[in-house]
Amino acid sequence: MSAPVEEEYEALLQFMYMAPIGLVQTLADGEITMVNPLCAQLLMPLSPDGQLSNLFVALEAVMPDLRQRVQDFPDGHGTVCDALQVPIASGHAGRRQSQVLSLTLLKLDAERLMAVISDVTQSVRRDRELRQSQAWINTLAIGLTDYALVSLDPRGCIQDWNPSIERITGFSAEQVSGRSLSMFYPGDAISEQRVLDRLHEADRTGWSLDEGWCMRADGSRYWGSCLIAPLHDRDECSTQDEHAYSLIIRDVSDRREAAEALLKAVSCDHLTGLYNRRAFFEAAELEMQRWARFPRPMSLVMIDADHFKRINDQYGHAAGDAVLRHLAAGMSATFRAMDVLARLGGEEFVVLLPDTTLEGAEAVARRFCQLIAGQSVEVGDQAIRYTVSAGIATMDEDVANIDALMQRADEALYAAKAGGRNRVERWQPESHPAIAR
Ligand SMILES: Nc1nc2c(ncn2[C@@H]2O[C@H](COP(=O)(O)OP(=O)(O)OP(=O)(O)O)[C@@H](O)[C@H]2O)c(=O)[nH]1
Repeated sequence: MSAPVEEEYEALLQFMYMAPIGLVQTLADGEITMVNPLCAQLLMPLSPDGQLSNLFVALEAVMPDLRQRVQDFPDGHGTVCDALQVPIASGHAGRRQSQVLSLTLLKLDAERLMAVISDVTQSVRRDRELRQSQAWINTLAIGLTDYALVSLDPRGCIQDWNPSIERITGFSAEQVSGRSLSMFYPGDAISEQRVLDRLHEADRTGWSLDEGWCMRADGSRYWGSCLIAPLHDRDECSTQDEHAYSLIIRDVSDRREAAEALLKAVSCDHLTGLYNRRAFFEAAELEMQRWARFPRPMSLVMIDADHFKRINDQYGHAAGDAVLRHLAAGMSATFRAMDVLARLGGEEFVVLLPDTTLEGAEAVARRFCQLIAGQSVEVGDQAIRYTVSAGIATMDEDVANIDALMQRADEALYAAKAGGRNRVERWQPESHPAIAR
């Protein structure tokens, strides 16, 4: 060998010696001609005779067919086996935990073999643990019967779900695919904008939890707890399209029922079934908080029956009560499920309309006035006709709280009464400079 070649050979030997993976070179019959220390360390405990002279003998207990594989290998050179995982039985050679070696065997030529051996126990264990966790999660997801697990795309549309979706919501997999999560709510109870607000809230705080009436495919209602959580941090995602959320819907009607009876007793107006004053202020406070987080148009309508004293005087108090019930039923039929309807007392009613402009509120209030004016209330053999007036105000940054908004709507209602009743008036800033600030 010439000097440079000899030097190169020396460098190669040194590399093989120091390499951080196990390397062993053998003859075709497995006789070891070179083995680096790491490989010796891995093979020695396997060797039946405590010697390390033949690779096939050393691996006999764990890979009895290795010699045959080499003999059967048809080509002059090539890969006999590639990253083959070789489990070493637990307890073998005093080991307490099972170990896994990775073996790559190369046929260099007719005479020589080269094996690369490494200990992959940790990565195999991690991989197994990962797969096991995945299997557990899948089992849980399939086995959970009172939760519907749904994944949502960045717009809140349904991408994936667990089989409980049908049991809880009554919707089949085909019916929910690609639809907005608002489909789980009754009618117009949640707007698409509110869906996006909830996703943004989940992004900001890590989750968004809401309880409320949900609707099954057959139209029946249940009290649902809906938790939305982002599947990744925003900055983990490279594109907007990859961002996704998980939604967990749980039917908590049972829990709700007991609380509901109590809540109804304290929050419902006994005559009309609408929210009472106290419940209105609680619900309105929540809407005001939402408005502070996501300022969107929000309006309020104050409604008052016209000349109601005359109805009482003419037809009696019971007839007056029937008129109030009729008025409340008309409100329920006219306004949306997401609006907050209440009787504040006497013949005075209020509606808070989230996601609604002044113009939108005015249109629906006018429709309501016309509905009432066009109907009569049958009490005994009497057909009582009556009208209502309404005042409207909308939320802006100058409105400090719900009382201030109600005061504006009240002033507009006063204007409607002064203007002849059976009409709708908006709050006018110029005519109320003190509140316009
Ligand atoms: N039947 C009945 N009457 C009520 C109830 N609560 C308040 N009232 C009556 O509602 C009437 C309200 O009269 P007013 O406040 O003078 O108003 P109005 O007659 O409607 O006149 P305008 O509002 O100016 O059109 C009073 O006579 C109250 O006694 C109730 O629960 N049932």
